[in-house]
Amino acid sequence: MMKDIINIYKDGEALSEGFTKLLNDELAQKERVNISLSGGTTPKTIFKYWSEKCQDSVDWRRLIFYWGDERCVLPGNENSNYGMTKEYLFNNVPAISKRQIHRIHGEGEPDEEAIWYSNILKGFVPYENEIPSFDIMMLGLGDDGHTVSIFPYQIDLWDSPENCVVAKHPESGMTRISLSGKVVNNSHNIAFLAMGKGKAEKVKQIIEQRDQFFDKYPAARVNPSFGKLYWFLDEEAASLL
Ligand SMILES: O=C1O[C@H](COP(=O)(O)O)[C@@H](O)[C@H](O)[C@H]1O
Repeated sequence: MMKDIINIYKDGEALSEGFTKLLNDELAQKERVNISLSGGTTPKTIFKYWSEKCQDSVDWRRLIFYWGDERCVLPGNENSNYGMTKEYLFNNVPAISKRQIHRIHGEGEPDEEAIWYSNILKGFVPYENEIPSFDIMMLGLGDDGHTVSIFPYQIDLWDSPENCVVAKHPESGMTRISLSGKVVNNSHNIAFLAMGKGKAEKVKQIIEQRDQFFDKYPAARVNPSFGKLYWFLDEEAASLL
């Protein structure tokens, strides 16, 4: 049975420090580390921390960056996950070069882009079990139980045979491109990152009653095929555990 590794921190800075340790542990073991980034509020805190505190304590040149999901907007749009990462991380860490960044083109035609990104994964990310396998998969947890860009009302996309799928946000109708569940679950280290009271109920339901919510929340389907599942939580997000 899967055993979650739960880390609880007093605030965003301590959480960022804890996650950086996981990153550095992977860098200590591997020549290159393929990391899939997420969008959302907690990664923003981590990217800011990396820019301000980790210029010299992480070997940035050995990281290759990908995304778990992207919103179908221009890269300069305020909703772009790539745009957020550029603003909070890439613009501030000169050691990261363009060659290390494989972004999802939110400005592209979504169906074509999903196929194109799947081919990017085929070309650059090592395969295990005939599926791309990331060293680190950063995951956000939406207040509605979504993760990557697979939302509860489209939960069947999680089981797509494709590496990448096209999804839609239930309220805004914004088109998204997302990794599918088989790619998420095929990672070596999967890390849910969540901060704030708004996440507390879903954190509790997913950690303590995952099976009951399997049909309801895509986040409850995160279940590593062979890797480890970490939670990086602040005290508020962990307050109901
Ligand atoms: O829509 C998204 O939201 C989730 C969670 O974001 P948060 O702001 O509620 O923490 C994120 O994982 C995903 O990448 C993003 O596109």
